[in-house]
Amino acid sequence: MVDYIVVGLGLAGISFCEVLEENGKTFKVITDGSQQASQVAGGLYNPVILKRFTMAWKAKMQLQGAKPFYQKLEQKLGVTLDYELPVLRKFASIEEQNLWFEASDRPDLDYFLSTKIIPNNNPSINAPHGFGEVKHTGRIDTRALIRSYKSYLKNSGAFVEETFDFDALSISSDTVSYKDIIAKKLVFATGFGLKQNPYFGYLPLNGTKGELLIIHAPDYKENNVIKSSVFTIPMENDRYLVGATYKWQDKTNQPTEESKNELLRKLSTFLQCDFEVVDHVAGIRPTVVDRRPLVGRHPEHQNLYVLNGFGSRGVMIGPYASKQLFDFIEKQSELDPEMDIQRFTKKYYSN
Ligand SMILES: Cc1cc2nc3c(=O)[nH]c(=O)nc-3n(C[C@H](O)[C@H](O)[C@H](O)COP(=O)(O)OP(=O)(O)OC[C@H]3O[C@@H](n4cnc5c(N)ncnc54)[C@H](O)[C@@H]3O)c2cc1C
Repeated sequence: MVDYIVVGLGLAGISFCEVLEENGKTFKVITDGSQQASQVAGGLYNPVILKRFTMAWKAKMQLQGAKPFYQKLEQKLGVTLDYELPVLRKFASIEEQNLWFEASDRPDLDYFLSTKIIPNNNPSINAPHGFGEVKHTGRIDTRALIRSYKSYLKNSGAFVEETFDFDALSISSDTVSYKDIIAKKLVFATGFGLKQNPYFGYLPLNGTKGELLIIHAPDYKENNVIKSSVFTIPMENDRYLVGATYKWQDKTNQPTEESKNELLRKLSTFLQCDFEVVDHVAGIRPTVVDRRPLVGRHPEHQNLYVLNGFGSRGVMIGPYASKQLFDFIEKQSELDPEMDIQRFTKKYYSN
């Protein structure tokens, strides 16, 4: 008998496992490779929406919790995960510079937006109007995180690699059993895989496909994240992530020629040096109709829970939403109503 079964090992599953461990709870994780959002993510943590120069939802508070969360994981797993990198937002015009200055005066944004215009001194970039700098930002190496976390769980005997078989689940009033595992509670953290879930499939998860390129560009020599029509994010060995696309129809994890061309076209508007594409990846972001996470207890089954809907900000939302869910289950705290799935209970009964 364990306290929890956690289904899914992306950013949601990992952050929930961490809260469980911190609180001395036992658990088993069941996961497959059917969804890959966390695996392919750019991993950026940036609280500012750079299209409109506004703060993302509760982002400052989430970031304050996320930083120590990933630092602790680095120590526990013995890997580097957090690469602190400023984001330089390329200005398209003088008007945009002015909008930036206005924004940098607003509460909260003033902590993140530098009031200096950074002139471009990289000959590989075309940016005549310079950049605005976002501070306290960076990148989590999500691929390294998943790889290390998997082997950590394997070593502790808590890892089961398989597609969750709903026919093998039975639910009673105070336990759930799945094959030979008996647990007090079960949390589904399956990203876009939630669509196939007979218990939580009623939730309005849309899914937005994203694709990224990895390029090798030895002459680029850029240590900051550059945000123009696409991001370039520095990695090791002169490689950079370039992304991402947003597509609402295609729900597969297959990279497409169309998105590759779109990314290359956008990249060519500011990158002026030679480069080679060395990889191309795709995944489905678990996006929700009202752009808020999906967290909470099943309307009828008291021991089934969901942790999902992190959209395009899983790195920052994961630690926050996981702690909220744990405190809700174990300490009877109220869930943040904006992410509580109770807002869709009517939908469950009308289905
Ligand atoms: C191209 C791209 C770029 C992104 N860039 C960023 C970024 O820079 N910063 C940021 O914060 N976020 C970014 N995101 C968003 C981020 O990736 C997501 O918010 C986050 O990864 C969602 O995590 P998750 O654990 O909910 O889902 P997932 O990562 O999809 O994980 C779900 C897990 O559940 C497993 N699973 C699903 N169904 C089953 C089943 N039936 N049985 C067993 N296992 C199952 C899956 O295989 C997977 O392991 C990006 C996403 C994409 C696609």
